[in-house]
Amino acid sequence: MTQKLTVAVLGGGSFGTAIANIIAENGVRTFLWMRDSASATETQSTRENRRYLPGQRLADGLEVTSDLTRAVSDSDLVFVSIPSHSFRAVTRQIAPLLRKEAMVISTAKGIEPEGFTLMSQVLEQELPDHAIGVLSGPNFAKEIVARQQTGTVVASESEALIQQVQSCLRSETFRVYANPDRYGVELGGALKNIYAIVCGMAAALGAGHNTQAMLLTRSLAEMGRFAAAMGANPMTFLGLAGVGDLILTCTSDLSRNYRVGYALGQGQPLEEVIQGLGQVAEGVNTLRQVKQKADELGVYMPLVSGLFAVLFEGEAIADVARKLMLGEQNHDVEYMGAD
Ligand SMILES: NC(=O)c1ccc[n+]([C@@H]2O[C@H](COP(=O)([O-])OP(=O)(O)OC[C@H]3O[C@@H](n4cnc5c(N)ncnc54)[C@H](O)[C@@H]3O)[C@@H](O)[C@H]2O)c1
Ligand SMILES: O=P(O)(O)OC[C@H](O)CO
Repeated sequence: MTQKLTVAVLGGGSFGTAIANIIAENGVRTFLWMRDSASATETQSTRENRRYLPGQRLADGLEVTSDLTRAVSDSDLVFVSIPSHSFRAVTRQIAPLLRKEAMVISTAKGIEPEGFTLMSQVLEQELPDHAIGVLSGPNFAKEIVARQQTGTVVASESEALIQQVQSCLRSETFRVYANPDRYGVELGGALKNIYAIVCGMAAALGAGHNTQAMLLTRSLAEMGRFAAAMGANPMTFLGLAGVGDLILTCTSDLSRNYRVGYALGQGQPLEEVIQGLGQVAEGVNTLRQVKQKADELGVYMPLVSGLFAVLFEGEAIADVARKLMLGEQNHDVEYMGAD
């Protein structure tokens, strides 16, 4: 544990609050920044994030603030836990406030439409003089704060960043593995959200264990194919930030993306489902970006195409499922790279 570090976590949703809490529990000086001052004041005084993590008492040392300058200007490490739709805007706000040596880590699992940009690439563009990294893995915020034993991955080209992140986050219940493949770790975290929607939808339609196992495995094959076409290392997807996170989100209704799929499978319209969720489900936008990129690159992604047809082209789930099963026979092979 590092006593001398100062850390800021930006974004007072479920994940930002969960990781800020671990770091503060480790005795590190920690700020949690929320843009809404009433929520920040309430969370600071009640020691509870009532909207996102109700019932969880936050570490005494955690300072919750809506003052962005106070949160980041003294910080050695800054975690950006803002959904992808607003990630760049917040990154721009902090650029002039950061210490020269500050290192910045994304925890967001989404893709910006312009240029198929992952969030650490946004950091790279907006903060070119800072070391940057990614934190990703099978990590439900709710289970982290409930002290369920959890593993995650920090990925960066900077060894110093990896060590600082490990040292401020590691605890008896939170293990932080290092991986040098930032792009692969980040891509895995974004892609799995699409398949969580598919699996939630299948569950709503009564899918059994055979179907679930097939979907999970074929999802991983698609992810690997896409990774290879994007120049990433598909082997990274065999780790926590790939198959680990895929299993987690495709099998649990703690996942917002899975819940979106489940509600769609029950026949609710997409807009209604998203409005009712009240939290971010990155998979819907990621689906749009990945479908477009797969079409551009000519990557065979039947689950992505099928989900896109259901969500945005008005196809019935049963028709898509039938087509997926009958597929083209020349695709009925199973080895990485060939299928
Ligand atoms: N919840 C999890 O278990 C979990 C785990 C790992 C990663 N993630 C990823 O972390 C990111 C954040 O997820 P979350 O679960 O905390 O989301 P959330 O929906 O719980 O909260 C999002 C937070 O971001 C804030 N926000 C949105 N736009 C903002 C803006 N323009 N300026 C300032 N704040 C803004 C909201 O006010 C809210 O506090 C997502 O990309 C998600 O995929 C979530
Ligand atoms: O609730 P979801 O679907 O955004 O998933 C949360 C995390 O990404 C799980 O690792």
